Parts: sequence; structure tokens; C-alpha cells
Amino acid sequence: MSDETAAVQRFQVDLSGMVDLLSRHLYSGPQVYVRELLQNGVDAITARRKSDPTAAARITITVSDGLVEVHDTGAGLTVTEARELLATIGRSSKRDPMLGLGRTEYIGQFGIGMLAAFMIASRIEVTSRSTSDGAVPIRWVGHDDGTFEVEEIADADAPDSGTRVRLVARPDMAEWVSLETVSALAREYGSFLPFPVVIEAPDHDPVAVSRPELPWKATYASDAARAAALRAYCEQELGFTPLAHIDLEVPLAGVSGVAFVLPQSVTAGSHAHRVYVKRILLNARTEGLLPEWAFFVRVVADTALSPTASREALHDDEILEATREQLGAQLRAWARRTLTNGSETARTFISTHHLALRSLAVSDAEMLELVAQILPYETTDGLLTLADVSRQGELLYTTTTEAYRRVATVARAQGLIVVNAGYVYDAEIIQKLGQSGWVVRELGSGDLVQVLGELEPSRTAEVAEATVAARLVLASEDCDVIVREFEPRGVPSILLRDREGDFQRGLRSERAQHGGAWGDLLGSLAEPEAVPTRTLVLNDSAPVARQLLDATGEVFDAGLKSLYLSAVMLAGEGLRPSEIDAMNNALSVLLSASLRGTEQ
Ligand SMILES: Nc1ncnc2c1ncn2[C@@H]1O[C@H](COP(=O)(O)OP(=O)(O)OP(=O)(O)O)[C@@H](O)[C@H]1O
Repeated sequence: MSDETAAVQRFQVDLSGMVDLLSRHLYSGPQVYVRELLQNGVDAITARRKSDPTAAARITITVSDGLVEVHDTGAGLTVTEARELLATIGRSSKRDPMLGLGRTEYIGQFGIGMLAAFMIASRIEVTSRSTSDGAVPIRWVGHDDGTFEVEEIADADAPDSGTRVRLVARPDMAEWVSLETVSALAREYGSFLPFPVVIEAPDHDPVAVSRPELPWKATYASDAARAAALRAYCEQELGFTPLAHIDLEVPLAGVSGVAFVLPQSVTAGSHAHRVYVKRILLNARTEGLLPEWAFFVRVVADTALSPTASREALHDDEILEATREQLGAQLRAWARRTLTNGSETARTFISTHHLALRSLAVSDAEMLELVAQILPYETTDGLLTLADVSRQGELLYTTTTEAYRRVATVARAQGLIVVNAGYVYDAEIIQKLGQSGWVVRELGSGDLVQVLGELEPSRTAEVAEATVAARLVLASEDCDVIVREFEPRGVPSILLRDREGDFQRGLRSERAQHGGAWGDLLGSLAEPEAVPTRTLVLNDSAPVARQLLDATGEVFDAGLKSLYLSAVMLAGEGLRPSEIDAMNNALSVLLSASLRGTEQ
């Protein structure tokens, strides 16, 4: 081992490597150079106004022939500051020297933004006039090979006040400094800046791209005028006509803005909000500002939240989490106020965003009751809210639409109110209501067995043989057959399916009790290990079913099969190809039989 003392050395920074890192991995593309320059101008103006609140505030962007200049009326730089701040990667004047964090009044904090200019230019020239006492104007020139020069310059060569940054685009990057591109980028990033941001170009009138007031903070003649202006803003900037707007405000995180309610339903999880940080656009598609369930709105908001180093996303910290919660509470408060008032907006919102409401109810106990009060559900008594249904006492529901379709007609005829909770989130919502004290129960076949009347013993004996024959015909379909009387008479049969096999168990104990010929017959067919999962209940009150029970031979088989297959279709299950063939065969048998009858 050498006994020489190792000398402390400094890291070397490869500037082209840094620029590559920024442009390819940190920033989304070269366009951010406009944002970084704008933001430095804004911070310099903020710094100047701290000591002189009445100082002029203006950023002028001049575009001409492959060259762009950004001039601000800010605090400027002395020669020492330029040497130290502009030429040291990672050095920023905007960090709190004690805490090391970005100071809240400034947008920048990382000391890398200026490098973004190297994505389009190989040379950055800064001329500046510092407001510090006795400061001499300076010129700093940085090159993409990592070198820089700084010098004091004559008064006449410096801007009247503040700083001018001049970039000459590399030939392959010329499009990024065209008047059209620069104007669009300046408008995109800087339109909410509270002082003039003006674009100048030879042979063009200067164009101001910023507006003095945030659209939701401006003063309007009336609420209606404000709503109309916000609607127009949303149409222009977000490209849709909102159903409504919701004001948002979280003073602690400097958040103020508007949530625009989308006119169409969207899938859960799509979030894209136009978020500004200290009046400069962070990202037109910012994520994480609202809770997951709030996918029915698009927000435009100015904030004082922390951006990530790319300044294109929000830093996911505790402040953002608290903000998200508060914004969620404000959206919920709006929903409670607006959606219970029976207005046109409420109706349209409910029909458009019922899925969002359902997901909201699942995630939020407070919203559960609201959803139960306002959301219409398909029930056997028409469209009703869950609150309406539960007024009858117990809230009966099916967890799938198929189950609902199978039993709806019969349940309706019996006056049994059943809710179709087959839509996504529904069963969960009803179960949660159950946990919060509502009386809820999933409909089981047992509920229907009660309303399906037993036959008179004499009639049971009459149809016993036909019943056994029917069970043989449908054995291959994994389907049992029984005969009952029920309303409506227009329904010749229904198909029951029971996940838990309740119904089958009930049936078997019923058979056991009956004994006699009927019980023997059924018992002889009983196969406890292989209980059919479906049961076709023939309705002895229905003329069609009665005719079938009287029929024999191939007409009986074909009639039964077509009743069974129509019950399958009515249950919304759809037919398999083999079942479609079976249906066609059955119909052809029935038609031939009927034609033979006519010919005789
Ligand atoms: N227009 C300007 N007027 C005055 N000072 C400036 C100007 N532009 C840059 N500076 C100085 O140069 C420093 C470095 O700027 P740079 O844009 O690289 O980083 P930053 O703005 O501090 O942080 P960030 O990387 O978060 O943007 C700034 O902290 C500031 O002191």
C-alpha cells in the first residue's frame, strides 16, 4: 500500500452526458427549454419584487431566424453570481441554505434547468444587469463542451433591466425556435402567468400569451356569466363541454382550481389533470392529484405543490396525499349537494357517471348512503333506488344479471321485489349496506320455492309419469325437472340455478317427506353425488305446460326441449351451437307433428 496521502479531488461532470440524461431520461423532450427559461424569468422577477414590489414585471420572447431570446425584468446576475450559479450544475440560488429545500416563493430549486437549453443550442449567451448596488452588467457564455466565459460588458450592450438569455438553435433543432412552436409552447406553459409574457418577431405585432387572472378567480357580472366563461374555457382548453364545474380550494397547498365534470362516462383509472405549479404548467396530463375514484372530472388547478425534478409530475409526498384527501372531500360535498336535488344536472350526472358513483360508494362509507338514495337499480318493481327497496323491509338481490333474469318474471308476479345487483360493484355495495345495518339478503332458490305452489296430491300423481320422463330427457343437460303452480300463467317454465345447491337439498328433503309413489319415483332417480345444477320448473298453471304434460313420445321430448332452451335463453345465458341444433330439431319435430295433425 502506498503511504502517499490521497489528495481530495472534485468530481468531473461530462456536460454532454448530463444533457443527454436530461433530454432522454428526465424531461419528456426539447420543448421544456421554453418552460425552464420562462421559469427562470419568473423567479428572477419574484426575487426583484421582494425588494421592490412595484418593479416592472414582464417577459419578452423574441424569435427570429433560428434564434430565440428570453428577456425578463428580474433581479439580474452579478459577475460572481453568473460564475457561481450559471456554471455550477446543481447549484441554485433558490434553495433555503439552512434546509436545503426549494424556497416556497420560487419555482426552481434543482439548479439544472438552464441545461435544458443545451438540448436545442450548443451555445447559451446570458447578458444581465443586476439590481445589486454598483453591479456592472455582464455577459456569460456557456458552451456544450462544458466551457464558459464570463466578462463585464459596456452598459450599452446589456439589457435595460434584468436578464436576456439568447439561444441559437443547432441546425437540426431549428423547428424548436420557429415562431409557431415558440408561441405555442409559451402559451402552453405561461398562459396563467400573472404578468405580461409577450412574443415578438420581425414583421409581426407583439402577442401577449398570458392572462392577468386565473379564469376561476376573475370577477364576473353574475354566477351565470362565470359558469358560461368557465364552460367556454373548458371547451377551448380541454376540448369538451362540461356537465358542471366544481370549485376547488386547498389553501395550505396553494391549490385553487376547477373540476370540470366530463359529459361522457370514462373508464376507471383514467386521470389527466391540467396542473400548474406557481402559475407555470406542470403537465396537461398530471396524475395523482385526485383520489382514484374521481375519474369523472378533469381538473385545471394552480398549486404550490412540489414537482419532481423533471417538473412534469407531482412529487408524491404527504402534502400531496393530504391535498388529494381534501380535494376528494370537496368533490364528495358537491355530489351530496347536487345529486340529491333532482335537477337536470343531477339526472344527467347519475346516468352518465353511475359507474364512478358505484366505485365511490365502495371506497367511501359516507358516499354509500348517498348512492343508495340516488342511484336507480333494475328491480322486479321497475327502476328503484336501494333506499326505496329497503323500505319494504328486506332488500333481496341477485349477484348476477343471469340469476336476476331467471327469476324476475316469477318474483314480479308474486310481488317479491328483487334487485338486479349484477352490475360491477353492486353486490359489494349492497353487502356494505348490510354491514352498516341495512337488512339485505341474496336471493336463494329457497325464496322462490316458497312462492312456487305445491300441486294438489291428485294432480301430483297425474303428472308423476310425465315428470320422470321429463327428467330423463333433460338428464344429459344436467337439469332436474319439477312441476309447480305459479303466476304468471303466461310463463310456462322457469330455470333455477343454485350455486349452493340449497334448492336441491330442499327438494330432496321434500321428496323424503312425501314418500309413496311420488317419493319412490323421485328417489329412484336421485343421485346424491351428482345433483343437477339446474332445475326446470314447469308451471302447471300455464296452458302450454299443461299441454306438454299431456303429450307423449317425440312431441313430448321436443316440446320439453324447446321449453327448456327458451328458459335458458330467457335467463340470458345464450345457446351453445349444439343447443341451437337441438332447438331447431325440436321445432322441426313439433312442426311436422302439427302438419301431420292438420293433414289428418
Ligand atoms: N433569468 C435569470 N435571472 C437571474 N438569475 C438566473 C436566471 N436564470 C438562471 N439564474 C440563476 O442561475 C441559477 C441556476 O438556474 P437553473 O435554471 O439551472 O436552476 P434553478 O432555476 O435554480 O433550478 P431548477 O433546476 O429547478 O430549474 C438559478 O438558481 C439562478 O440563480
